[in-house]
Amino acid sequence: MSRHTQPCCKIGPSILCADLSCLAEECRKMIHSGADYLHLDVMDGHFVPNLTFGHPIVKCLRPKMPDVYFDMHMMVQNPEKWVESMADAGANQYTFHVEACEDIPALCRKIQESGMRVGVGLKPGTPVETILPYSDLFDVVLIMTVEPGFGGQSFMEDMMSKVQYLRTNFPHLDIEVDGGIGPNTIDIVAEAGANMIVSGTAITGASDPSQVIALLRNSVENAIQKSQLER
Ligand SMILES: O=C(CO)[C@@H](O)[C@H](O)COP(=O)(O)O
Ligand SMILES: [Fe+2]
Repeated sequence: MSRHTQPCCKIGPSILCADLSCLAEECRKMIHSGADYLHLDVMDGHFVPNLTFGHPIVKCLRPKMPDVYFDMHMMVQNPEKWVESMADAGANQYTFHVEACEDIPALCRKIQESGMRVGVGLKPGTPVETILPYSDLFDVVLIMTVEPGFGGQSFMEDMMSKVQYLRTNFPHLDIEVDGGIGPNTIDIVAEAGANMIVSGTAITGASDPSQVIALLRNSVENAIQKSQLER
């Protein structure tokens, strides 16, 4: 994935609610079901009231799937602390939350210098204007459509104004959405202009994940095609 090219549809399952005792198997299942990348949720028990895993797990996972794109969703305080470890573990994208960061441009540069794509995440209460001064420094904006911390929550439709604003003003930006996205909500995020779709329970809890991934992709690709025709 290159910086600010025409965005295409990418579906990234979150494995947060999968069976983490067989993580590699669950990840492989997602890729074999048609996923474009894996969204790995890192939680530290401080930035969010939940705990998951860190770079040692990512490092173990990497050799088992050398070509898979790992999108690290860093729901942690002091996100600058883990950049080198995550790069060393084999992460491809490092998405930090601006609410947890004191120096956004410095952290963006640090991530880029370590060879990862730069993602900036916004909690539902954080206005999109917060990141506008740094638009040259990031590759992806992650719009949270739930309060970060847990899978299986309800989608917040009022976050779509942020997605619409970004798509209008940054037509070539990768816009990622995360939280409560599945067959019932995908058309709304696709219409708004998101192109990187994180979906957790809707995919990992489905009897046929490939069917759900195909449905999500279909909705986003149709919306992209429609918007191109309208230009
Ligand atoms: O970052 C988070 C939650 O904080 C997400 O990645 C969720 O894990 C997505 O799960 P669903 O809302 O799709 O079930
Ligand atoms: Fe996430």
